[in-house]
Amino acid sequence: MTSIGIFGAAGRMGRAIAQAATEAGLTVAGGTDRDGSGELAPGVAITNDPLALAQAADVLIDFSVPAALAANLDACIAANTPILIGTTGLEGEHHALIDQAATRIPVLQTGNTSLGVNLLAALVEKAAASLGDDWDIEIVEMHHRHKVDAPSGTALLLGEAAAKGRGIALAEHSERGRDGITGARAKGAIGFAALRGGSVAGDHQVILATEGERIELGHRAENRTIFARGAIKGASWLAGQPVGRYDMKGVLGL
Ligand SMILES: NC(=O)C1=CN([C@@H]2O[C@H](COP(=O)(O)OP(=O)(O)OC[C@H]3O[C@@H](n4cnc5c(N)ncnc54)[C@H](OP(=O)(O)O)[C@@H]3O)[C@@H](O)[C@H]2O)C=CC1
Ligand SMILES: O=C(O)C1=N[C@H](C(=O)O)C[C@H](O)C1
Repeated sequence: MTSIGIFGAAGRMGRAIAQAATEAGLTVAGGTDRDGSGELAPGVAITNDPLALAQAADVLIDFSVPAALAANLDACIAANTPILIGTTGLEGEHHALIDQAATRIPVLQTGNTSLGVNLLAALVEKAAASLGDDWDIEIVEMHHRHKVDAPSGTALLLGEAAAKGRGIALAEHSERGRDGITGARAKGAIGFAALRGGSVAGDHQVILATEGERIELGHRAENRTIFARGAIKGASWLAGQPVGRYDMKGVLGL
């Protein structure tokens, strides 16, 4: 039976993942948190020792904070344990660390573990590939009031899909946080807008707009269970993969 370890175990997602693992019949080896105290379930300890957890589990799931990523990756490399990373707010330096780790162990990184969002990304890629750059692409997301990063990891994932479809680099064409006299929209830009409020689990909309018509493709998460179940499915799949970097497409057969 696969044994799962959870980095960020006491958080909203950490607890949802522990529950989904138990429902799927998997063992939860334990978890880490910033403080490293308490229990995830009766007899399942939360510590602040990523190496001990990586040694105790068959596969790790990280839904914590970007600042914890380097130590979590080091622990997984030292223990030779695969890791699924769902933490968002990652910068270029974090992706470089993930690329390095993926030369030593299996690593799956994704801004969204749900089937629906990953299918949406495939649809967005297809739409962007089919339409010229006289179609403006805008990505709007809304999340709960506690979310600390923007744009969401999912919005960036969808932006990457749109850029791939269009054959461009997202970093060179993204427009974030318009305010004041911004000037007219740059042709070929991919725009992002982030809303925060209440308890929204995760809403994403990709708008493709041209003169006289627009297409809207979207996804609404009604709760965190879809992310937690997707993380369990992804981690179970990853435990059987060779060294390398993966996303959810292989897991979901997309
Ligand atoms: N990929 C996906 O499908 C999804 C990704 N996410 C992402 O997952 C992440 C977590 O989200 P959520 O659970 O809502 O956030 P929470 O703030 O509820 O949980 C994050 C947890 O990480 C803990 N933490 C902080 N520092 C460390 C550390 N050094 N080691 C281990 N744990 C640490 C925090 O502890 P403390 O509170 O004490 O600081 C907290 O318990 C976010 O980046 C979010 O965007 C969320 C949903 C789906
Ligand atoms: O912080 C969240 O809650 C979520 N984060 C992920 C993101 O940044 O896209 C995934 C999901 O939308 C929920």
